[in-house]
Amino acid sequence: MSEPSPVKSTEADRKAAFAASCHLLHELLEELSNIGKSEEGGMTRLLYSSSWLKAQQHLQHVMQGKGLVTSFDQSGNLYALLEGTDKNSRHKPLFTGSHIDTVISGGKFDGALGVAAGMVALLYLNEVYGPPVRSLAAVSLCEEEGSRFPFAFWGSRSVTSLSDWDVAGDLKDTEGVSMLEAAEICGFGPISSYPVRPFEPDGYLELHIEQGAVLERTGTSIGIVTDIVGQKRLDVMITGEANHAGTTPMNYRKDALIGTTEMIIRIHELALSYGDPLVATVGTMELLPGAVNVVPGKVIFTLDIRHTDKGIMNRFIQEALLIISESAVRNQLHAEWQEHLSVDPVAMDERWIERIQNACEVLDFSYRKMPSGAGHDAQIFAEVCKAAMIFVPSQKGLSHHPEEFTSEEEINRGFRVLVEMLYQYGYRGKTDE
Ligand SMILES: NC(=O)NC(NC(N)=O)C(=O)[O-]
Ligand SMILES: [Zn+2]
Ligand SMILES: [Zn+2]
Repeated sequence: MSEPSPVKSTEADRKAAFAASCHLLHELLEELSNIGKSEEGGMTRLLYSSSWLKAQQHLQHVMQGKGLVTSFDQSGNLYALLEGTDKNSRHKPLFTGSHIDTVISGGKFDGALGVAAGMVALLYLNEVYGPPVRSLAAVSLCEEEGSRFPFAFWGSRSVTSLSDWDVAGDLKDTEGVSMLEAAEICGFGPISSYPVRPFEPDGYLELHIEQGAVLERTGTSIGIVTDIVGQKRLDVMITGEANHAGTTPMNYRKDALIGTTEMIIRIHELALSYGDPLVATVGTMELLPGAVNVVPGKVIFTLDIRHTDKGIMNRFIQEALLIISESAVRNQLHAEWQEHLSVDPVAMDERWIERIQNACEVLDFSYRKMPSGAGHDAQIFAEVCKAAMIFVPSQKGLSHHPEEFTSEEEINRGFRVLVEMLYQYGYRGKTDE
């Protein structure tokens, strides 16, 4: 396949266009950071909330205004398509993007960076080189975090046909609103006129902040993700007996919190004994009835467990559940649990890893290959197509935090690598065969 002749043919033209694209990228990130600003700092854009919808509509408006063809699917994933001259690739573009939802009081870059960078990259390529040979689609995935409904990766799972409304529609948020109801309020869902999925991914490429401190501490600009950890999330419910805090002597009690505390300490020690990269976190806890003068009768907590090796992760979970059962019996409590997320560890595509590495070398950007301890949409796509990720440094390793920060220079480097990868795929007709 011959290389198309550039629309902007001089190096100086291309440089100027790239600088303008970086400017647009930072502008878009700034605009997104003003959508869903929370009082506690940072931003909150939970799936199918008004701020979430506003962000998706804003992106659609900007991309349409700049000439990209946009569309939504039933789940609320937004696509901006740069159609290739090869007709066969029109329904099977290479996807690039990330997620538009955030955690509560999240930062400016988690998800938003990959979404904005993907869209601006397509605009840049179109301006400089004209239409590609193979189609490219920037995607703003509706949900990754699982912060409103107990169903992380809904956006990527629905695009890849790994899930659907029958599985996810009835799940409820903490207010009792179902995912289907919430989607319909925003104009999505199976009764909307949007397609289930307009495209199938030929591959998936995601630019994301590292969310850890390795790149910063090692003075490295680009992280090339090799593997993404597997993850399990459980809700654990411990039941004892609520009773009067003044009239129930200590040894008459069935205090659900005391047994829970013992479990958590023992699970923490077990995690330490496994060593890196095993991590186990109790991130939320609810005490019921929750009053100063009542012995806690019930405790509900979440457990998040991750490892790059599925076998080790599963062994740890079995041991953790044994601890929960034993501690419950010893403390005269009843224990129940429910798993609400289970994703396997996955490897990123080796050929893409190699190409990203080559691009870093040519561009003279420092890089390192590294696993991701955070979950990403790329791990869902990896189940159906080739997937790869490019990381940029996170200042102080902070993420899921209002002070999440990456400098413009570091973002521009990541964006440069992303653009190069999309160019190689779309314009040079490089194939994996
Ligand atoms: N990149 C992320 O912050 N991902 C988070 N969300 C999911 N769904 O994994 C996480 O690691 O908990
Ligand atoms: Zn996140
Ligand atoms: Zn993210």
